[in-house]
Amino acid sequence: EKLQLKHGSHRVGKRTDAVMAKWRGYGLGQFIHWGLYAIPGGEWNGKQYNGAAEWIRSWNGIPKSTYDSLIYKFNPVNFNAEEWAATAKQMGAKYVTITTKHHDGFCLWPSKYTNYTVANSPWKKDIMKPLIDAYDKQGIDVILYFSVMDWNHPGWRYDIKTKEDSIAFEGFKQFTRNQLLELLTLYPTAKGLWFDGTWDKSWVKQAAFADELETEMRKLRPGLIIGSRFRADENGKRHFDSNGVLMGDYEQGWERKIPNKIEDVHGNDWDCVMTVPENQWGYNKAWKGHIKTTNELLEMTAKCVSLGGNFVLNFGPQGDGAIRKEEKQLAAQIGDWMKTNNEAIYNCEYAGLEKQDWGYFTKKTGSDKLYMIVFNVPVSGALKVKLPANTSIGKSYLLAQPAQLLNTEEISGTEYFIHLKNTAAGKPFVVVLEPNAKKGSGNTYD
Ligand SMILES: C[C@@H]1N[C@@H](c2cn(-c3ccccc3)nn2)[C@H](O)[C@@H]1O
Repeated sequence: EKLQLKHGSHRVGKRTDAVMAKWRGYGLGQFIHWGLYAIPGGEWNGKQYNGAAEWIRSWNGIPKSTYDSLIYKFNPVNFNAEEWAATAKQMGAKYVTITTKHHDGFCLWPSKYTNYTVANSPWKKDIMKPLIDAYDKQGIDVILYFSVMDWNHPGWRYDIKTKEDSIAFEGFKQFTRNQLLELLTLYPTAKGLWFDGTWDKSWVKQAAFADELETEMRKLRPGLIIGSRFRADENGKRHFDSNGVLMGDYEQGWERKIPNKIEDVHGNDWDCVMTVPENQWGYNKAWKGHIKTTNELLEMTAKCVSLGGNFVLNFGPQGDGAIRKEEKQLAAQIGDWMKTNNEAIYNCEYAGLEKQDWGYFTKKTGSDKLYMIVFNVPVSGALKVKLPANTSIGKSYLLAQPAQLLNTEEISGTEYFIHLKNTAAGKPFVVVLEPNAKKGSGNTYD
């Protein structure tokens, strides 16, 4: 039976308001990881750092104070907010999640609660404001990434063991609250918060404080979208409270991984954040290992939308503020595909149909229109579809050639083949399936 929780989830099931409905329909997003770590770019004194580039400060090879002095090198002469926003627009991203402060504590906005910000760098100017304005102008909604863990702040603790720890951490908690309220006040058009760095015991022990802070933020910014990684319940449970109910408005756990079946998402909203290399979020000069191809990234996008989530692709701009050419190429190629096929991605949801080998189903929200995003064309050229008993295929056609109806064939009461005319597409394509209610089935789709 249900445990009585004071600081567990305050809502069961998806949010039903318009702001969250818009978020649910984004389909594709861009993540931006940018900060001091982009300056070394995974390399120090000519030696490669084997971990994630944005974690280079934790590398034994570099004294922490030496890394921290990178603030005096932050002068991104090629930073161009409009260019970043235009790249996201070209890709077809509907939202962007931007690092305001990563684990190293360097703030991309002139926070008045610490000196470790752009204001005290050669650059001097706010980075967040021009970025948010540029994305707003492109009609791309902004979500703010915020790392609670802050290696630069003297009050940060991994755990609270002594009286001294607890006094220091009280100061840190106020600092965190001040910065979050500051961000929401300075950037009122930001739609939500994507939290990171909340796994240490010190923060997990702050169930009441974090719960009250979440409530305060929602009051300050009605409609604010807050991820599941912000807080733990009074039993230390994170993302899902002690009753297994999601905390926050969407599940944030899908980091560099994608759910395999609808049961994995427990009826919640969620987004998947993904790196282009195996595990590099900040700029890394040497993109080692497997670099995902455009087709892989399109398939990840289709898979996420087919399971009711959004796919957020990470960009790690260089220390000078320019976006690397490989990422620009990916944005252009993804955008090219989205130009023709975005109807199957935007404002679409889980179709509730059995997954088939050829690819992924999505369904237009508020309609019965189905999309089949095909990655694996069967040698037979026949796409198998299994529909609910009271449904048949009204008509079917390639999204790119709506006038050319495809031949459909009933195999049994619920299974059909859709016969492709051309089986040598060479790149993913979309087949539209407009269902029909079967005679006497009682449902009306008109
Ligand atoms: C969104 C991503 N989350 C950050 C991260 C991931 N991790 C991490 C820490 C321990 C185990 C697995 C992953 N720590 N920080 C990465 O640096 C990036 O910001």
